[in-house]
Amino acid sequence: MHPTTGIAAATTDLSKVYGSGETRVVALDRVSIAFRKGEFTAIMGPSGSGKSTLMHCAAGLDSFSSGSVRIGTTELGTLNDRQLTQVRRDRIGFIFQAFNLLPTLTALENITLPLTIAGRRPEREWLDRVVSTVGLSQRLGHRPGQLSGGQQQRVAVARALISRPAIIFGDEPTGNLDSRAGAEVLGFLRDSVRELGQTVVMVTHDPVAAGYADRVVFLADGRLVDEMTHPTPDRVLDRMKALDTRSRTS
Ligand SMILES: Nc1ncnc2c1ncn2[C@@H]1O[C@H](COP(=O)(O)OP(=O)(O)OP(=O)(O)O)[C@@H](O)[C@H]1O
Repeated sequence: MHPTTGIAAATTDLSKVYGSGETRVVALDRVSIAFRKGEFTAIMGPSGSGKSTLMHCAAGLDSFSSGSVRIGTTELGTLNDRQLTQVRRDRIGFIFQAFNLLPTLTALENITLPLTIAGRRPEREWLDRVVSTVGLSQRLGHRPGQLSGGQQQRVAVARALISRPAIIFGDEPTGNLDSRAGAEVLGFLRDSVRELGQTVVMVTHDPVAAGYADRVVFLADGRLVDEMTHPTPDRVLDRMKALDTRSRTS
């Protein structure tokens, strides 16, 4: 088997340094991680451990200092800006804490926007499946202002799924939601992995959110320090407490 088969995205010895001299910060220190196709991964770690930086570099939203990042077999470091924009548009889905929907467009128009921008038409069957997976069939004509926070984030999840990206990255996707709406969005993300075969990577502070993932990876001081499969909120919380103690005493 080819070694890259089954891997949606990966970093190898990825480092990111901000500033220089006295203000130099090593945000990522030789992080090597692979995200397998059809797997839901949560990235956790204390504040400042490099979670957002890892996600932004892995998603081609930010440059890195050394090492490599690939989406499928495409090395992001070899691409020019135009090619990178195309990879982000066609092969990566994004879900942010702020829902980032366009207020003047309906839910349906927001969902299909990535295709509209790329000059593609939605495949009817896939659109129906995505819309019903995220439970929005009755809300397609509503504008974001007429939807609850949870419904808006479900629109954002559907928008991320619509172009069947190789991978979806979420940065605290439930950070702005109450626990019930958050649970709903996380349930839909998990369904998109289980039922639609999507690959999802999510940064979160919340052990309950991480409990929806298949795997949790833990960062501390810019390094990958641990990983857990079949996480439960309690086990994640225990591991986080240990990391917090470690980072306070180091
Ligand atoms: N633009 C920047 N310039 C300088 N330093 C930065 C910049 N962005 C992040 N950093 C530093 O890089 C390190 C990692 O930051 P990052 O935002 O990735 O952490 P995080 O784990 O996502 O934190 P949080 O949980 O608080 O959001 C931190 O020490 C941070 O201060």
